[in-house]
Amino acid sequence: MLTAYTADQIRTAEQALMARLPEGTLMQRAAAGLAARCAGLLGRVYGSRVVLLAGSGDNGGDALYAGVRLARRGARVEAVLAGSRVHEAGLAALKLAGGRIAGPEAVDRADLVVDGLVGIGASGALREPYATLAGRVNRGPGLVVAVDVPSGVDASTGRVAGAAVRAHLTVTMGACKTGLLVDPGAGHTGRLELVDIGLGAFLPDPDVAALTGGDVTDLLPMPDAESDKYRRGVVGIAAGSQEYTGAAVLAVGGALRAGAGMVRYVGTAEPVAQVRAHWPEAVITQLDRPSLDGVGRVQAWVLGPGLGTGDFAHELAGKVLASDVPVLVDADALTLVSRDAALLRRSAPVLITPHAGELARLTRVPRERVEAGRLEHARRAAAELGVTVLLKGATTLVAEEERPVRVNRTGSSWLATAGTGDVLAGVAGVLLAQGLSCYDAGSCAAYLHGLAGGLAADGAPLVTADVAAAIPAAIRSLS
Ligand SMILES: NC(=O)C1=CN([C@@H]2O[C@H](COP(=O)(O)OP(=O)(O)OC[C@H]3O[C@@H](n4cnc5c(N)ncnc54)[C@H](O)[C@@H]3O)[C@@H](O)[C@H]2O)[C@@H](O)CC1
Ligand SMILES: Nc1ncnc2c1ncn2[C@@H]1O[C@H](COP(=O)(O)OP(=O)(O)O)[C@@H](O)[C@H]1O
Ligand SMILES: [K+]
Repeated sequence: MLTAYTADQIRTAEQALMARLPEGTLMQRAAAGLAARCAGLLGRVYGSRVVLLAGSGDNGGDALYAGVRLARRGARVEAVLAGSRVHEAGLAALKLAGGRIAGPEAVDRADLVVDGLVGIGASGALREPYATLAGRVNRGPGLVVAVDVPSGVDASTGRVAGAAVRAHLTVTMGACKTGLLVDPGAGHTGRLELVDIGLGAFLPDPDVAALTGGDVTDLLPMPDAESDKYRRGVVGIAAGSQEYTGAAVLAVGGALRAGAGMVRYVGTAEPVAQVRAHWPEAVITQLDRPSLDGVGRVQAWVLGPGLGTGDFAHELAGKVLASDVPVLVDADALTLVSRDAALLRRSAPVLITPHAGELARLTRVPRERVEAGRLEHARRAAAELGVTVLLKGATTLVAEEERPVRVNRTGSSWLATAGTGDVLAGVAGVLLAQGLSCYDAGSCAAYLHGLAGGLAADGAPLVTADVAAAIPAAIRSLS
């Protein structure tokens, strides 16, 4: 599990650790790790042009001391002093090692820029001259290494309120910061590397966490000699309509590929014909009226992909949500519950799977505010609605009250194509039917779906059916 923390949590832990160590020890550990990562990225240090952007705090100190180490290995190091103050001891050490002070134009000729403008001490949008410098770095020719956090990204939330450095590599000190995992900050972070400065024992429970392949392996139910189709998880899928038949096919496909013991599909004539044609394995009930009579027992429901939002869909949603098993609420069903909040009043678990626009509609907040503050809005919706929220996006979040928000780090931008969310709903629905909690089912499904998306795309466009088809390969790749 990769765990991450807010700036306040990190600062408290650092203070506890610092109290036991001689002054300056942590900064030297940070600088040594940073210099080693910079050298690794450069390949050849000797003769390379390294530009340090030094802000007025300890983030600038880290950059200056890393510059000392690179200068000693033969790099031509220049420091742009951006703040009203500078870490004096760091600057003196850099000068002794042969480093020089330069103007902002040094950025335009750098092989590597070290962003030490601000770290966890930042507040609000970058002020000048930092904001202009960040833009210059992003346009410049050099590789960009962010110290601790890309400047302009809020370390605690991932918010980006104005200009912000876009790093190729972020070298973070002691423990990962929440803002490096959550968008839009995650999109500025590049590759992420952690320098161990001895903080581990002083860290509290994490603010957010990301599953690794090993975690998913441990959580994923696997069949054994005792298994039969009922114990492998029977998932009900209420999806599709005359207009949207494909959503039903994709959701059923996601569920079958993720290892359902049985998929019971319910829908009207048109999607039934399509599901039957694509998936002979599915057990199908054709509905002439919105009723679940005679459908048979399921252990969880997936409700909503392509379902429509008319009276028929509304009544069917009411029947599904009146059941006593976990329900995943997606797509059109999110529209239905945003119109009729009473639908969500049930005691069995609910996992909602909105994208930012759907969450905005559900919580009556403008979409831009959800996009800018994804963590806050996912958490708030989970608390206010009393459900587990899986907020889709480039980095999907799974929020549940009183638990660290799970952040998904697998995926591919090629997943941004119609219908991939329907596959995700099917995958998560099976995991719910197999007995995983909403929190684990949502985060494991997002992990597998992202992995499958990467395998299906392999650097080129995918069609959504490929994502479902790649789910078994994603599961196989875990072991
Ligand atoms: N405290 C410690 O033990 C350690 C700290 N480390 C480094 O120290 C950093 C934190 O250092 P500081 O607490 O000095 O804080 P920072 O260096 O992150 O920033 C503080 C400075 O930035 C200015 N500033 C804040 N917001 C700004 C904005 N929006 N625009 C422009 N200027 C702004 C402030 O006026 C202040 O001078 C960490 O991110 C990490 O890089 C590491 O060396 C590891 C050990
Ligand atoms: N830029 C992106 N990078 C990675 N994954 C993405 C990106 N955009 C969307 N996704 C993923 O693709 C899926 C899209 O789902 P959704 O928005 O419900 O679309 P649809 O309703 O067409 O199925 C989600 O799993 C989401 O996390
Ligand atoms: K920084």
